[in-house]
Amino acid sequence: MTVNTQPAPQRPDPRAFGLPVVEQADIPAELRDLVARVHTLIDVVANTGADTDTLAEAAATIEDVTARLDVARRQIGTMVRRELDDGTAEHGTITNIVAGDTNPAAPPLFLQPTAEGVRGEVTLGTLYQGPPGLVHGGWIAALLDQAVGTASSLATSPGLTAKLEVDYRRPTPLFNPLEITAEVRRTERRKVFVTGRIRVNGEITAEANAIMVRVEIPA
Ligand SMILES: CCCCCCCC/C=C\CCCCCCCC(=O)SCCNC(=O)CCNC(=O)[C@H](O)C(C)(C)COP(=O)(O)OP(=O)(O)OC[C@H]1O[C@@H](n2cnc3c(N)ncnc32)[C@H](O)[C@@H]1OP(=O)(O)O
Repeated sequence: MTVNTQPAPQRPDPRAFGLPVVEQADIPAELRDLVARVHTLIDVVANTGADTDTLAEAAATIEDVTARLDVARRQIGTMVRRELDDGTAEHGTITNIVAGDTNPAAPPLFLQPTAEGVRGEVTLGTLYQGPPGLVHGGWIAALLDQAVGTASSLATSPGLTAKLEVDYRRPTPLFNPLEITAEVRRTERRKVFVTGRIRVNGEITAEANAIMVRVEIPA
């Protein structure tokens, strides 16, 4: 594996771009609990067969709760700083649809650095269903995009996905632990070539080859 063939530029501080940063440890336990409960709620709503009275009552309750929570919204682009297992740290958007700490729609996928790149595990239910019993192909791409983006960011510096090519090799099942890995293959100026994989029981179900383009940090 060839990484960092050029010196990695300084990790940017999101605050220099006007983005607020929240420490992961400072996210209140009450908010984490709420996010987890709403995640379960979304799943239950998506699958409920409750009677119409119960549905109407639940809708009114949720309308009320929504109004009470819809105060003091966070600035768009708010970042969270996470301490990683190897003692380093990363920044991610706090509502990131794949990994955001406060996003109840996120699975969420938490990735950690490894000797090769990054690795994480997630099990998806029917919220992420495409074909019957299978993960939606767009969500497979989303998981891989997050993995290649994080691997690239940690090995070099943050960037945007310029290209993401996904090979869907086997159906990716719901309700099975998915192992997601990504590793940087090489870098060329601002381009970072990254491979990502999803495995189920050790078998590759999807594989991505991506080009991340590192964001230019103004001097
Ligand atoms: C703000 C700072 C704060 C930092 C905070 C940390 C951030 C978070 C960190 C970590 C989390 C990681 C988790 C995230 C994961 C999810 C990632 C996503 O979903 S990203 C959203 C989807 N992607 C887009 O919306 C991109 C849209 N495209 C663009 O904006 C531009 O096209 C961009 C930036 C990719 C390149 O534009 P140019 O103007 O900067 O640069 P040019 O000169 O065009 O390209 C640079 C090199 O890349 C090649 N290139 C560009 N596009 C290519 C392509 N499609 N295929 C092949 N090569 C391409 C070019 O040929 C050039 O190569 P040559 O160096 O000259 O050899």
